[in-house]
Amino acid sequence: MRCATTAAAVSAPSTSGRQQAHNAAVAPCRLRPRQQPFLGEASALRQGGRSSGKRQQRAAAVNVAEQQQAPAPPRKQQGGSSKVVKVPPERVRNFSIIAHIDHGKSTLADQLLIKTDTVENREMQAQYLDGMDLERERGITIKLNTARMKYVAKDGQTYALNLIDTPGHVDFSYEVSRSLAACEGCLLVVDASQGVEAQTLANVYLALENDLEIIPVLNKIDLPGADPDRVKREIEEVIGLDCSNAIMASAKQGIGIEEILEAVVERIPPPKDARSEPLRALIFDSYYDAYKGVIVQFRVMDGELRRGELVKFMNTGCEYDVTELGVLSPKSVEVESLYAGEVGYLAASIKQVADARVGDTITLKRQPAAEALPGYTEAMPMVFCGLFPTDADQYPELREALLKLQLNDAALKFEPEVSSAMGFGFRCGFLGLLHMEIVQERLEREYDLALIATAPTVVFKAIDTAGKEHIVDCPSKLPPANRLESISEPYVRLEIITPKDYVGSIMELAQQRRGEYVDMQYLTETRTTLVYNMPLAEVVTDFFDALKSRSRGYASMEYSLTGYRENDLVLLDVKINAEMVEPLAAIVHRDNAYYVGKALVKKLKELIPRQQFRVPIQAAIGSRVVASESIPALRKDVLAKCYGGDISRKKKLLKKQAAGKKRMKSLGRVDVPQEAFMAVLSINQATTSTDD
Ligand SMILES: Nc1nc2c(ncn2[C@@H]2O[C@H](COP(=O)(O)OP(=O)(O)OP(=O)(O)O)[C@@H](O)[C@H]2O)c(=O)[nH]1
Repeated sequence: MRCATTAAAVSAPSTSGRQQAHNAAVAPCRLRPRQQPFLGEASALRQGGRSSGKRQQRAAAVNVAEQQQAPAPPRKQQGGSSKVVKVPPERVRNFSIIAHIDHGKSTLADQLLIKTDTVENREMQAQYLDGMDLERERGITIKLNTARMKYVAKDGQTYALNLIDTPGHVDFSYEVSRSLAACEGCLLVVDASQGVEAQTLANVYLALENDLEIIPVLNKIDLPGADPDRVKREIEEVIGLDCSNAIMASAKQGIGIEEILEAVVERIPPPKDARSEPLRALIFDSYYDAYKGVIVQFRVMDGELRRGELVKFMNTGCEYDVTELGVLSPKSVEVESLYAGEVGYLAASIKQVADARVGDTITLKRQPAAEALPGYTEAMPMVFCGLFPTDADQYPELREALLKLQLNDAALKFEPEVSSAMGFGFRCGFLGLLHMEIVQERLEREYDLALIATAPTVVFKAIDTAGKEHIVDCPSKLPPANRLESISEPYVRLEIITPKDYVGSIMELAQQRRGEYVDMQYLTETRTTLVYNMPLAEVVTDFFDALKSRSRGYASMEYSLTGYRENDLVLLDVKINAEMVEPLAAIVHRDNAYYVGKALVKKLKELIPRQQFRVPIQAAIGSRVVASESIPALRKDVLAKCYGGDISRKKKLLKKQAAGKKRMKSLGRVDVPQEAFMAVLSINQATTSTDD
């Protein structure tokens, strides 16, 4: 039997739903146990999590009448000591830490902060820079984080080191590429027990594109399984990077930290001294602060910026007085000026979130630069889904929240969407399923919204009989069957790195997922790279999960879009109680439509609560029903077993029932729970394991 394949995976914000969506994330992401909730809770209070957000809003100093106030991301802590040291450009070093996920970037960043006395010991906690609650709970870095450190090197000179810690997961690679553009060098951290993985390669390519000096660091040498010599050879053979002066380190035990700092000073070039040129500063990140408006993080490329200056954002043309200028060390510390080569932030009572976009160039009004900097290539969303507020009145709040979140997440795209079943919402584009899940969770936590996410889908291209091309980022945008000529789907080049023992099993999986074999090469004696061309829709569902289970967690993968290809794809509609449920529709390959339909209706039968009447569920291609099930009518009520019982117990039962219904969306006469939107994901898993 072929495995079920579908263009649409589905998500819902329930706990199990999130977990499944996470499991289906498209690249390596091993979850670690939850960290101590210390900073999470503290920062929720400080920055206004769900409950304190409103309080902050009332206290907001900036008048943003037309906009909803929202808490700033937790990592931007206020205050801080006056540790910022002014040094000439030749003693500034800007560098990033890049690595495959979990190879120890954030732990190494912690050690650098400790060694340079940037963070006091009593304040220190694991993964210090991952200040966002979500990052701490999941143990992964989601956002780039910056920290300026003062370091007195062995040559007796004081240096200003600007560190940018980056995420490792492929869904957040846009953060990495922006970070690298602000640096002259990077530390390439490789786990000495695991070696080169898929994101190690991807990040090295990004660093090379940006012409960065790369310092290889072999981390986790304390582990019994560490084999630094083998990993060095691997880096040299696979990446072609000279490892004769690679640094042996254990971020956990603080080994090799001084050597790393010395290497940063010695090997990474200083920024070019362009202080005398007109100001050009590139915005690489920004966020919304309830008190100060938009806070912009930038790297000064040319010239000098002083507090109180009138600046102009070259792309939007907006002008603002700089009210606050500072650096993150990693707490915000105000400074009088920043010059070429330095990284910092500014506040200017910017009320409109659209005024200061990532990639824009800041210049001075009195002495403007002739040309803006090239900025960044736009992030291209891979996965789309509809986000709808459960309470229709929250639509304007959702719009404001998305605008503000977009400020802090430049890869997020959205446009309004109206659905007959779900009402008013937004069609949002993400870099992958993990990204989608994080955005949904941030919207719910940071902006106090309750949302429903519809089935995620990739972007198809359809040609109608008149020859017109339609971009289909939602199955409902497909032209009617009688006017449809063809459908094309996006393909990716998928590279898998795996120990050679699992090659057979992984090849089988790739074939089940419509993958076309391209190449296989031995990286070393024991490890292999496999290359496939595969439909993106197959990769973004649960492929990574299946890959991990077949390789016992040892394989890693990376993919890049290669183009579109016409395939025999069909629209699979779902009818519940004779009503078409648009958000459950999916575009699937014809060969798999029967299996997907059958498994989907079976799953929906399990998930949709029984009603007072019989509910038929059908999956159909056009008018042809490919699978059907029915939910028998409800016979018992929740109070039945409580006959003669205490009134408070009955109330409790009714309350429980009401709570269960709260997050359901009414579709016709049947309530469809959010879990139902996850159904297609679990179908892939179920059918794959049947195949196994
Ligand atoms: N034994 C050992 N464990 C380490 C070392 N460095 C990091 N770790 C552990 O490896 C895990 C991942 O570390 P992180 O620093 O969060 O890894 P990361 O690369 O920042 O992860 P992402 O930001 O999610 O990409 C944590 O459990 C660390 O405690 C080390 O030198 N030795």
